[in-house]
Amino acid sequence: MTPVRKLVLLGTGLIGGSFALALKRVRLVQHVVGVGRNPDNLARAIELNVIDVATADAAEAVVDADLVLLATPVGQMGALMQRIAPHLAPGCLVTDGGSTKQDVCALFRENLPEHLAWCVPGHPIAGSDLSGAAAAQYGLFEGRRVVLTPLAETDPASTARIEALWQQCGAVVHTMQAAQHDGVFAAVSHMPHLLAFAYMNTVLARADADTCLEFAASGFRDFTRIAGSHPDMWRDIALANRSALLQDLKSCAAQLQQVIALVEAEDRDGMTDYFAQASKARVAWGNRKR
Ligand SMILES: NC(=O)c1ccc[n+]([C@@H]2O[C@H](COP(=O)([O-])OP(=O)(O)OC[C@H]3O[C@@H](n4cnc5c(N)ncnc54)[C@H](O)[C@@H]3O)[C@@H](O)[C@H]2O)c1
Ligand SMILES: O=C(O)C(=O)C[C@]1(C(=O)O)C=C[C@@H](O)C=C1
Repeated sequence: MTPVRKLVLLGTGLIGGSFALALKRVRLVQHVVGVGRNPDNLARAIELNVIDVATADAAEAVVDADLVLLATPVGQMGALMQRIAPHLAPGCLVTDGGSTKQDVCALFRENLPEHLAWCVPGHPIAGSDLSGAAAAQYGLFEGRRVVLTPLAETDPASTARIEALWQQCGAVVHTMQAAQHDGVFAAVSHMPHLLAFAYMNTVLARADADTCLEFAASGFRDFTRIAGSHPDMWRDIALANRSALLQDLKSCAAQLQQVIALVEAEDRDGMTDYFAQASKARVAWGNRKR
């Protein structure tokens, strides 16, 4: 497979950095330029060999690039696309790792209308609550899924090239419509993050919050790990996937009302049935994933 000559990361954090490391490991990239706004983060990225060169200037960085990965919070991507548009060589592939896809597809159309044949929107379904270049890991995408949502204008050869690169990072690639993607990930990624933030704030609102946190153990840890995720990233996701997310949050509020009613009524059988349905489905999911 032909290596990438010059990869530019627009956003040098967990996702961009892990993509660069994975391609470096299989010797499929010759030169990695990291673009960012935080000099300490970029210096750390060079130190950790995540990138070879750092700059704050996205436009200068993409000159002569053959692959650009947008890996900032999704709310930053439009301005970055606009900035790089005049400087992209024809044929330079532009992809992204954003967690929402309808908004990013619209941004590609709006900002890179002459370049769409080489634009491949994507989303690696792997990550963590950590952020920044220091959080980048070699094996992050190993055995994980990546969803691509190519545009009608995307050249199938561009999609095939991005798919092959993700496969070389160890990922299993799926293709989906952007609207379906956003619906699915509202339910299984975006909603649980917002619930974790809400739950955490519920505990913090108690007068004895410090004591609660002092005694919190593994149940709390498992439920709240993702509440430590980056607030800017999740604000942008909530705004971008607002309508699907609101639908799911409202269904969840209805479920909570149902739990409240069962507890208020001391409905033993109702509770057992309600909890058993969830427990059975969660155990089956865990077994399938093992
Ligand atoms: N964290 C996850 O679990 C995860 C998983 C899959 C996809 N994603 C998506 O990947 C993208 C990146 O997330 P991450 O976890 O790598 O975040 P991160 O915070 O680790 O990295 C993002 C980097 O972008 C930089 N940045 C922000 N605005 C910028 C701008 N205008 N110009 C240049 N650099 C800028 C930040 O300083 C930071 O270093 C997001 O769109 C997110 O939705 C995240
Ligand atoms: O492991 C985590 O901390 C994650 O939140 C990863 C996770 C997810 O919800 O599964 C978060 C956002 C992404 O867009 C993809 C993956």
